[in-house]
Amino acid sequence: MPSDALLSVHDLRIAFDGVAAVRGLTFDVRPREVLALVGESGAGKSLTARALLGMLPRGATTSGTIRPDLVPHRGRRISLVPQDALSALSPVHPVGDQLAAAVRSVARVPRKEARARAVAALERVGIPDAVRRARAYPHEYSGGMRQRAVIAMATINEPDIVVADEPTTALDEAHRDQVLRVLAERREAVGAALVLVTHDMDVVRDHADRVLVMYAGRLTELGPADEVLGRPRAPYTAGLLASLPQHAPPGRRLPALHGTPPAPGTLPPGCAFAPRCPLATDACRTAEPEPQEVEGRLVACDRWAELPHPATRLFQEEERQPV
Ligand SMILES: Nc1ncnc2c1ncn2[C@@H]1O[C@H](COP(=O)(O)OP(=O)(O)OP(=O)(O)O)[C@@H](O)[C@H]1O
Repeated sequence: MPSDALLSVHDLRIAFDGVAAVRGLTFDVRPREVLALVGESGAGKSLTARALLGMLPRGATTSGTIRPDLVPHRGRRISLVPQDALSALSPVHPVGDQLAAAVRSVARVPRKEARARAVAALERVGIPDAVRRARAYPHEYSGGMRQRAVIAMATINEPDIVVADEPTTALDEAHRDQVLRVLAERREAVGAALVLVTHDMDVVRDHADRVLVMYAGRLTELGPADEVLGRPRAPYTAGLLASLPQHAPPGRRLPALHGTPPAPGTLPPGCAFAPRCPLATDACRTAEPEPQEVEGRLVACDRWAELPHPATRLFQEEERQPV
């Protein structure tokens, strides 16, 4: 593992009933970075994120290594901000009590002191009237407030790594930016790395240092976010970017990545993306490409040098015909 890695994942595989959902993923998490995991639904992002915390669903079998093992230190050195805040909070205890209990689970501090830290943590994530709110139950909070309380919980013990799994999916648009801002601010304040699962490329652009693009349980591209988004080297990354509205040239249809990813257990031979890839050749349909170093990043595509610039052109559709 690189000497500065907080966590190194090597050849991670996750399967259900012998069907592989994550297929040999290798990456590291570096101090204080924001590493975004992106890809369409079913790519294996959540499973990968949850594997870091030892929180995989029942029935999952795994192989590979994640070093060091932070699972025994969950809540202290590594913590989770889930999609749905309600799943992270107990409905039967006031929010302040839950935060205070989190403090006392790792440090021998008097109740009163833990309580004061809980209130301060709520204040820091912008919960108004925090003393009173600390006595309220999760169902008395709005969705945005609940998610901010979970961010307070995930950062109160100053972990090395926060894993956020689509932290704003359950929120309306108005609260999304606010929650992401609070998450970014808290992460910065406690000096944690953030592993951020998202399908939103705008979130990657605004918040990530590095991005790991996943497809069908594998690494497609991994590198600095501005470089990967600015000039993707894997056709799949280009397809994801091409589907963003801002890439629709005037008078042209929104370029699109057609089709859907294969479900685990129904993978085509060769590269799993080949059936949707305009650059695929017979060789691509025969052997699955391994990640290779390309200009300081990892790219699992043998055809990367054939990508046009801008790469989103690959998915451009013909001029819209008048009907
Ligand atoms: N509990 C489970 N039992 C069986 N298969 C599962 C289970 N959880 C996940 N999978 C399989 O693993 C695949 C990847 O799941 P994962 O939740 O990691 O995807 P994802 O990339 O996070 O997608 P999304 O953006 O929809 O959350 C799923 O498509 C599914 O086939």
